[in-house]
Amino acid sequence: MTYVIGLISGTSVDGIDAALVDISGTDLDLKIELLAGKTYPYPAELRERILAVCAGESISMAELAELDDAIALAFANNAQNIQNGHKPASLIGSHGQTVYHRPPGGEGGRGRGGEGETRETRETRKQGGISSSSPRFPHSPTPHSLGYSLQLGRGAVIAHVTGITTISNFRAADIAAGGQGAPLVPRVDAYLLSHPQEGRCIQNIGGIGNVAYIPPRRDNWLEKILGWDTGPGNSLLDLAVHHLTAGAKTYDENGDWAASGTPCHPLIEQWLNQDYFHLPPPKSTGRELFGVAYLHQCLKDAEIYQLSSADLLATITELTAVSIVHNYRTFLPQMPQKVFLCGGGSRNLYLKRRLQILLQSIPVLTTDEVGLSADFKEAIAFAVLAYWRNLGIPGNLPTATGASQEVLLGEINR
Ligand SMILES: Nc1ncnc2c1ncn2[C@@H]1O[C@H](COP(=O)(O)OP(=O)(O)OP(=O)(O)O)[C@@H](O)[C@H]1O
Ligand SMILES: CC(=O)N[C@H]1[C@@H]2OC[C@@H](O2)[C@@H](O)[C@@H]1O[C@H](C)C(=O)O
Repeated sequence: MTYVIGLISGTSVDGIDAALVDISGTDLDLKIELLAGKTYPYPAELRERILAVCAGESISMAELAELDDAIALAFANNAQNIQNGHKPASLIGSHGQTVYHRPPGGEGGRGRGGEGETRETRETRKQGGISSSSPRFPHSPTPHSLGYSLQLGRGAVIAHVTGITTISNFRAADIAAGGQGAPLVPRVDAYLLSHPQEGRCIQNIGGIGNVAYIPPRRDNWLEKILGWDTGPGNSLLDLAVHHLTAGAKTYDENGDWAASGTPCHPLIEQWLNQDYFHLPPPKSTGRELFGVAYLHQCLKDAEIYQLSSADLLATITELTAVSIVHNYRTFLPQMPQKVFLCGGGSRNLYLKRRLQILLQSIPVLTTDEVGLSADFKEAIAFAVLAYWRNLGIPGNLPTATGASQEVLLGEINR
C-alpha cells in the first residue's frame, strides 16, 4: 500500500486535477483506491496567460521562467491541500501543464498535430500547384525527426516545497525513443479497465480526445492494445462558447445549448476532410492544431450556412462525436463491445447522446460505472505512472505511442 498523489492540468486549462490514491500491486493485480480528488481552478490571470502561450503567443525566456514558477507553485500547493485529513503521501506524479506539443515527423510534425496543411494549400495542391508523392499527407514524416512536448511546473520545485519525491516530465523519454509522447494513459487503462471477454474503448474527452482500445484479456492481449488522440474533445466547443458569450461562459454545461440546436451535416463532412482524422495511429495532437486558429476557420466555413449559435455549437459538438466514431471505424481492428467515457466531456450529456446514436448498439458508459472516477482518471494515471517509475517499471505502450521500445517515464526529483 502506497499513498501517491497524481497531478495534471490538461489541454482545457481549466485547473489542476489532484488525486490522492492508495496503490497496491503492479500489473494485473494493480489496485487503486481514490482517497481524495479535487480540481483546483487556476487563478483567472494565470489561466489566460497559459492559454495565450498555448495559442502561440511569443514570450521571452524570463517570462517562460516566471510562468513555470507560477505553475510549479500552484501544483505544489495543491499537492499539499489534497492531503488534508489524510495520511501523508510518499510520492507525487506531476504531469504539469502542456504548453506546446509537436508530434514526431517532418517539418515540425505538421502532418500529425502541428499547424497542419491549410485548406488553401490543399486546394492549391489539388489543382496541381504543389507536387507531392503522398496526396493526402504532403508533409509526410521523416523517420529522423523527433517530437517535442513541453510541460511547465517543474518537479524539483514541487519536491522541494512538499518534501515529497516527485516524478515529472513524463513524456520526454518516450519521445526520445521516437514516440509521440502521448497518450501515456493506455497502459494504466489496460491494467485497471481490461475485461476477460470484452473488447473495450476507453475514450477520454478532455480538451483533446484520446482513446485506448483494450482487447479481451486473453492470448497476447497486451500487444494488441492501441491508443491515440482522436482529435478535438472540448477545445473547439469551449472556444466557441467563449466567443459566443464574449467570455462570459467557458463551456456548454451538460451540452444544453448545443442540444437546443441542429448539426449542419454538410459542414461536418467538410470538416472531416481535415488530414488529422485520416492519419493512421500512432498519432497525437493538441491545441496547436485544434485551437483558436482552427475555430476561426470553422466560423468562417459556417458563415454561408447562417447558423444560429445553438446550431453552430451542435455542429462543433457533432464534429467531436463523428470524429471519434470515424477514428474507431477506420483504425480499430474491430469495434469494441463497450465504450467507457472519461474526462469533462463525459458530463456533456448531448455529446454522450450523439455518441450513443452514432455507435448504435455499442453501449456508451462512463468509467464511473466500472468503479474508476471519470473526472480524476488522468490524475490517477499519473499517480500510477509515478509509482511504476519508482519501482523501475516502464509506463509507455509502444503500440500506442509508436516509441521503439518500452521506457521508464519521468524524472525523479528528491
Ligand atoms: N458539466 C459539464 N458539461 C459539459 N461539459 C463539461 C462539464 N464539465 C466539464 N466539461 C468539459 O470538460 C472540459 C474539461 O475536461 P477535462 O478536465 O477532462 O480536460 P483536460 O484534462 O483539461 O484535457 P485533456 O484530457 O485534453 O488534457 C471543460 O473545459 C468542459 O468543456
Ligand atoms: C501533450 C499532451 O499533454 N497531451 C495530452 C492531451 O490531452 C488528451 C490527449 O491530448 C492525450 O494524449 C494527452 O494526455 C493524456 C493524459 C495522455 O497522455 O494519455
